[in-house]
Amino acid sequence: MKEIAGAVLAGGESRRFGSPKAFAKREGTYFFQFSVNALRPFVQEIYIVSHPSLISRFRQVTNEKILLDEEMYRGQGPLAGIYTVMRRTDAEWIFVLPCDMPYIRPDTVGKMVKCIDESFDIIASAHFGRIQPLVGIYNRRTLQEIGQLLNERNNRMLSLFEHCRVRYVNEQDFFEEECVFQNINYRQEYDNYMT
Ligand SMILES: Nc1nc2c(ncn2[C@@H]2O[C@H](COP(=O)(O)OP(=O)(O)OP(=O)(O)O)[C@@H](O)[C@H]2O)c(=O)[nH]1
Ligand SMILES: [Mg+2]
Repeated sequence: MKEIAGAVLAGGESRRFGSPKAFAKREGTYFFQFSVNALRPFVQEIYIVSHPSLISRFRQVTNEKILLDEEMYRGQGPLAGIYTVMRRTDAEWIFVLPCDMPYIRPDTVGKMVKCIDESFDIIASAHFGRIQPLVGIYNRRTLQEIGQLLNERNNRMLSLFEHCRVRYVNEQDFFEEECVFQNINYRQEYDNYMT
């Protein structure tokens, strides 16, 4: 198996949530930590990619490597985070997770990793009919295309998918409970799922 790096995307503004989602908690554990823990057994290195206002907060609570989105693309969303990690690592594959999926678990990451196929550029979850670009494994050969989209100010993950060979994995590849892919955008969702 080629080398895999883990990327936890935490550079969003949490506007809908109202406070930084990475630091919301489920059963006493920060949301971002669930993503870190899920990646840990399967990757050789982990990067949290965030923005300047959260750096000191991360440093207080974790020893993981923390990156800032490359300045030129700051504010351009998840693609900017993936780009930043790809520029930093020379791992062949980057396993991307968001920082707001508090039911994600190592088992899910392990099953996704088993689906890595060199004849594809991206392996992405499409469980339950929902494409989840942020639960995906990106080959570093997508770097150039990502850079081009960001230069064009096209920040859509799905634009990248249109230009790449994507292997979508779903419940036929492996079963997963639906809640595993639940991300939290609104305080109301937090209240529904967490309490
Ligand atoms: N590194 C990086 N991560 C991002 C960026 N924008 C969003 N993300 C992350 O991508 C994931 C999904 O994004 P959203 O669900 O939209 O989260 P968000 O942007 O913080 O929240 P909203 O402001 O409500 O859209 C979250 O883990 C975000 O932290 C970005 O510009 N850079
Ligand atoms: Mg957003």
